[in-house]
Amino acid sequence: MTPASTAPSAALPPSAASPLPPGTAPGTAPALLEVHGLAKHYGNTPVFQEVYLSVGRGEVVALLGESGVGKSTLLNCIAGLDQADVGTVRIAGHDVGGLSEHAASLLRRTKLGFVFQAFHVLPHLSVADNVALPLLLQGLRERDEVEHRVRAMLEAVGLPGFGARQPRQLSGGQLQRVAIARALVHRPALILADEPTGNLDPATAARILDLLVTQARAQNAACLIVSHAPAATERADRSLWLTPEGIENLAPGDLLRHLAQGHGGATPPTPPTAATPLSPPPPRDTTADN
Ligand SMILES: Nc1ncnc2c1ncn2[C@@H]1O[C@H](COP(=O)(O)OP(=O)(O)OP(=O)(O)O)[C@@H](O)[C@H]1O
Repeated sequence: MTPASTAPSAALPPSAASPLPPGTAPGTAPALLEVHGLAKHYGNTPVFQEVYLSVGRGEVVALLGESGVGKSTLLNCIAGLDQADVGTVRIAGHDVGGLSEHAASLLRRTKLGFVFQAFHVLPHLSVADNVALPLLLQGLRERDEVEHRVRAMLEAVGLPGFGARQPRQLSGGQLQRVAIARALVHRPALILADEPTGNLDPATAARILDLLVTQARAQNAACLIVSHAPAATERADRSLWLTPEGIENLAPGDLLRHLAQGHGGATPPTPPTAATPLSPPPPRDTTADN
């Protein structure tokens, strides 16, 4: 990303002698995702600055932070869907900001998988056709091969035999399984997940996070998950906390402290009292794991 003339000066890179900046993957091999000195304003309003972040192949990193601090904006900047003011994003060695529109789109189609809170499963396509989309966009035309990979992916996410179903026939957890299958079917190098469990009940959310993390590791993909769910930090290799000033490494005790202060957009669980009786459990879809 090229520094804009009106933007603040680029953040100085950490000196070679200094310890690794917070957010950096351990190890000496180049990380799959490298974010270097990223800063973003909307108009005159700064969102974040001095973001250094890296994620290695096969590594799962959880990204947390207060509501409105810029987590989704950061994911969009990483994916090249939004433009940072200064700093660079490298994915598998490619400088995302230096790519043409066409090359950036190709990089997204081949190297990236996205999972969103609202699923974004296309309602007029069958489950199988939704999952096949990334393969078709990559130009895979061999029908048997597409069907084989879609079937294998649906089995991997716990939805064998669901290919002919329509999205309206699925529960929220099942829709997110379809979205995960679609995000992974083309074996992306980097998976970006933005609040993937935000619309799910806690038990389903935990199962979906398990699935996403397990599948990402099975494919040796780098995985960056924005999530307020403590379950995400429990499953991640590292957790990071985004602030307007940059990124901090987050230890488990730090998360509890942030939540206790009311930060992070998540509500710590409240024990039931006489005034807040337990509600009955939601009806469960017994036809398939949700
Ligand atoms: N296109 C835009 N134009 C102007 N301001 C924007 C735009 N998109 C986001 N913002 C602002 O940028 C800030 C960061 O938004 P963002 O959605 O990235 O935060 P977030 O940390 O993901 O929030 P949440 O956890 O609530 O989803 C917010 O103050 C938001 O209002």
